[in-house]
Amino acid sequence: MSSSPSHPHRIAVAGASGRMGHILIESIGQADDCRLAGALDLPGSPALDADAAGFLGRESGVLVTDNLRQGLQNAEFLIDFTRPEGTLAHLAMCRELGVKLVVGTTGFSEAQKAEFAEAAKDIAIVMAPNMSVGVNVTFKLLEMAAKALATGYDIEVIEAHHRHKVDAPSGTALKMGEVLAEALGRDLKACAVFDRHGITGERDPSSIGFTAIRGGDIVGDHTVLFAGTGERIEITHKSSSRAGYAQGSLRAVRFLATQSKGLFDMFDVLNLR
Ligand SMILES: NC(=O)C1=CN([C@@H]2O[C@H](COP(=O)(O)OP(=O)(O)OC[C@H]3O[C@@H](n4cnc5c(N)ncnc54)[C@H](OP(=O)(O)O)[C@@H]3O)[C@@H](O)[C@H]2O)C=CC1
Ligand SMILES: O=C(O)C1=N[C@H](C(=O)O)C[C@H](O)C1
Repeated sequence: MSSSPSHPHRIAVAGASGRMGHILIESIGQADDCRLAGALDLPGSPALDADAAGFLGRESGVLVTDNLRQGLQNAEFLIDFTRPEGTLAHLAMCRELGVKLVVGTTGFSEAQKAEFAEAAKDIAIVMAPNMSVGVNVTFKLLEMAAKALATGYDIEVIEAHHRHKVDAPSGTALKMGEVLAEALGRDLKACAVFDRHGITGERDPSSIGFTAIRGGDIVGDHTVLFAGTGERIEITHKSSSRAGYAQGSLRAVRFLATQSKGLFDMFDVLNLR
């Protein structure tokens, strides 16, 4: 169904008291075509039973719950930025209830990722390690740069995030690695180097290295370095606010409103494929 201010997209948010949960609830409240329809958090969360928009000093009429079925009963969409085990529990309930899903959570294993492809036989899902327009355009720039710099340039992916981030390298850095490896005809699993210490030996020219920095309140910086002889090229994206991730998530909701099932990413949403 197409939305309008009188028939807005009804969206539940998982991880309602998290960093992304808060900016999502704020952004939904500001969007004419969206309405908060549910808010989920973990058992024991201090946010339970409180109004989901209470942290903004206003009322949404939606109480935070740890009961998935109850939290999703009025929702057409769930936006999930939590942890892999939480997202998979939400996925199962969304599949049962026919709720469409936007997944921003990172840190999934390959086996866990396969569960989304299976569920997408029944429901529509957008899953992406980075919802911002800028990062997704950066992926395209990387593809072009990697093809043009295929020989003679060593490739390193460097990312920096806040001290609370639990997974490394970031989902975005890993996706950058996949984009680079595919453009170069390499297998990322075989060429990725995540750790260097001690006597490492000289650099394998076919490797793609990853460095993860954690500190303070850095929202999310990603640089891909192409280091040649006598020159270096750096392609960098920096997020200075989480608002871009939230706006991208709402674009994903609007895209999902036009789909009945299938697994999509932000290239589909942004028409970048
Ligand atoms: N795709 C993208 O564009 C982006 C992705 N992310 C990813 O989103 C995820 C969340 O990031 P962020 O908001 O910073 O994290 P936070 O830790 O701030 O928030 C996570 C939220 O999820 C809840 N939660 C934790 N574990 C579970 C679980 N097992 N089941 C259900 N809920 C759970 C937390 O509850 P409690 O507080 O009670 O523990 C909290 O409300 C990360 O994987 C991050 O990498 C982040 C930004 C952008
Ligand atoms: O945890 C974060 O904060 C972020 N996580 C995502 C990732 O792992 O790539 C996206 C963004 O970098 C912020």
